[in-house]
Amino acid sequence: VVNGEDAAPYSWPWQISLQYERDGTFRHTCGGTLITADWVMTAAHCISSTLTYQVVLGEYDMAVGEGPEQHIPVAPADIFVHPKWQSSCVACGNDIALLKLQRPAVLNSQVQTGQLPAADTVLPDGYPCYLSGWGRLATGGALPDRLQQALMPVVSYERCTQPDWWGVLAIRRTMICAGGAEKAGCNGDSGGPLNCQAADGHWEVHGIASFVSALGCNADKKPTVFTRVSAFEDWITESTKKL
Ligand SMILES: CC(C)C[C@H](NC(=O)C(F)(F)F)C(=O)N[N@@+](C)(CC(=O)Nc1ccc(C(C)C)cc1)Cc1ccccc1
Repeated sequence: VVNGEDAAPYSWPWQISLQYERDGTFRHTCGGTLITADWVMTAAHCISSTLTYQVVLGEYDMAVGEGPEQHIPVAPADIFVHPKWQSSCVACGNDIALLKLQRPAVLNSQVQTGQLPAADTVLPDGYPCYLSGWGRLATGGALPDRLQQALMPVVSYERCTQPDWWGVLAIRRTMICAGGAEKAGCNGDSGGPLNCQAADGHWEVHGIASFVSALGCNADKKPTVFTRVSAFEDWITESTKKL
């Protein structure tokens, strides 16, 4: 997260760290959201069929074993990438994947499920949301130890598809743009949640961090682009109920 701040510990208790194994140790690669005790939602582009993954819940400072962490493996057969995802066409959208945990997470004050919005909800321009994640603190910059967050207002489809913004070829109605030239997601935030507070005060996960400009994470008129969760509720429900 570029130009964010340390989140309060465990203030986004549905935030997970997706980690893959290399040389005998697991490394953070993406964020994600716990949506039921045994299902995690992340970005399809985070998944490589050749890697072994685990999900870490109850994480805050990656450099310190603080106690609430739960490390749960994910079997390759339990990873479901959206059938319409094309890694050769990020602009086509469908950057969403579901992972079934090998055992259910223990839910407590540091580990909670995130709520999904009502199907087809589209937030208005300027609606205040927060991105959370352990991605780079600047383009090509360092990775943080502690979970970061940044207030990133929604940018409407009409504004985000302007030719000097992302334009109509990069943005679909199944995406959400949010943030601006100052605050942005960056490598490592992929798959993580865009957290937006409903009128009655509860939080909902409206987006899954998908892409930023290759010219720089926080580039002018290139807000961070998220998969719009409310456009995939049927697939999520059918996938998590079926199994
Ligand atoms: C599959 C990619 C798109 C996922 C990756 N996503 C992220 O970093 C995220 F924002 F989600 F945290 C990304 O944007 N990767 N980049 C490599 C940029 C990238 O690939 N961006 C991009 C943008 C648009 C498109 C399509 C829509 C034209 C494809 C790729 C990050 C980057 C940013 C600045 C400097 C160096 C690297």
